[in-house]
Amino acid sequence: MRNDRRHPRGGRPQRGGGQDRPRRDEARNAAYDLMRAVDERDAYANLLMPRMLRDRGIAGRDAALATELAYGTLRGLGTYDEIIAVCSDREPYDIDPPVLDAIRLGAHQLLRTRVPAHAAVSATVDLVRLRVGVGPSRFANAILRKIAGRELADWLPIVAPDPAADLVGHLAVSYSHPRWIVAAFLDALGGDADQAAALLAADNERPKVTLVARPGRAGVDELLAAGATPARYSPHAVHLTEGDPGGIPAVAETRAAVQDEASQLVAVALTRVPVEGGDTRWLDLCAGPGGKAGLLDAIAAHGVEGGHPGGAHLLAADAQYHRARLVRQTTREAAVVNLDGTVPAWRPAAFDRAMVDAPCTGLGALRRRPEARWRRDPRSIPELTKLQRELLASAVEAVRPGGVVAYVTCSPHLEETREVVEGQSGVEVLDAREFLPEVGDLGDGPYVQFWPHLHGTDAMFLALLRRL
Ligand SMILES: C[S@@+](CC[C@H](N)C(=O)[O-])C[C@H]1O[C@@H](n2cnc3c(N)ncnc32)[C@H](O)[C@@H]1O
Repeated sequence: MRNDRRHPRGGRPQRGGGQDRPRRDEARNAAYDLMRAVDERDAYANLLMPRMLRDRGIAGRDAALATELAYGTLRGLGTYDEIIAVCSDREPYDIDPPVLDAIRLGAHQLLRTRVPAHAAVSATVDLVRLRVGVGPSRFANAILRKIAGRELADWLPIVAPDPAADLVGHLAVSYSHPRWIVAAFLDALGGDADQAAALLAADNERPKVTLVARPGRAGVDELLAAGATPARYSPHAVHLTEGDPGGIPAVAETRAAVQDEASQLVAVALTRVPVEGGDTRWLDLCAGPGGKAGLLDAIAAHGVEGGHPGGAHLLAADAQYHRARLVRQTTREAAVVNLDGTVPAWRPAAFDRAMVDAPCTGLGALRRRPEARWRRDPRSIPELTKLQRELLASAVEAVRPGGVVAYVTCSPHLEETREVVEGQSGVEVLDAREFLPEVGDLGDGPYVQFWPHLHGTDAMFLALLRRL
């Protein structure tokens, strides 16, 4: 790794080297290497970590510890950096990044785990000595000892702004999120600080693994028999509390899949809206990698008990070739095309129902990727909202009068949600809550906004529009 090249160990014997090292250090080294890969190579933590653990033969409790340390540190580093700044004569951005990452890892152990303070400090100092050098290890030692002097609850009033003076700053530091994301969440929650705090706290938890049983292909009962537990809302959902989803035959055979419950419900809601006349031609305009298309395709083909009778056919489109290919793997009956949905290849009014699951900031799924919140950029919003408007307009034109469009984002940001929908002409906005009667706490309507802290789902937005 670049870190090793920048700080060559020059053949110096490693203290306690190789096999004598306590097993826990394997976990810390893996967590540290993951953080460096995220920083240096823009690695995705949730993709790299399983591979790294497998390659190094780290399993069981060590694997769980490595994952918890790395993911927890990546999530919490906004808070930890504020504390490090108070304990250091340098600002975090002036600290050599490999040293800073190790100190963050130590801070996480001290402030949010049950690792005894002396072990957290000495293991981190050893890590810095071995991986960076003796001088930096002394620097890390001095900072970590100061951090260890207080509990997190005692640090927060010192480092977080007074909420009365700066609510956004207070929440941003206390719950380790960028300020602009906190501001966007507060706006979407009508300024409710308690709700925002609960949402930010939920973002810091790992989400449950949720599976979808694709109707006509797998049943919830089959998944329950394979060890899953019932989910809360979706008639097609179960939770998997342990084990590899790929080990379940229905998942391996793409009859079932990993899919958040809100992702299932927005697709289900689209299929529940009554339409007069023909109802056989469905469109998914932004289908890749195919989560919602997989469910829509199954409902279109087989129907669901008490819901849509089936007998419809899905056309699934995506602008990216490789994502369109993934849609082909998740669907059975659908036609899949690789095209730009803003330049449609069909005549107007060709469809009865359309799904627009638009590209967005993904602020509703931050809990899924520990580093995601630090990578998102508010400067992407104008370009995204322009594309969202174009895709929604294209979908509205694609359905016939009386047909229905679902506009969906995995973001609660008002510019990506309400403001896009409210700019669309030629439609009646339906009260989307009516089509999800099994779900509570959906707000004042007419839109549906799911929340991690209320529903245990991603913060997915749904608008249902009938073409006039
Ligand atoms: C939020 S993702 C869709 C997720 C998908 N519906 C699912 O449930 O798995 C947005 C998708 O829109 C696609 N996309 C972006 N611009 C597009 C365009 N102009 N036309 C069609 N698809 C587009 C992206 O490639 C991406 O796959």
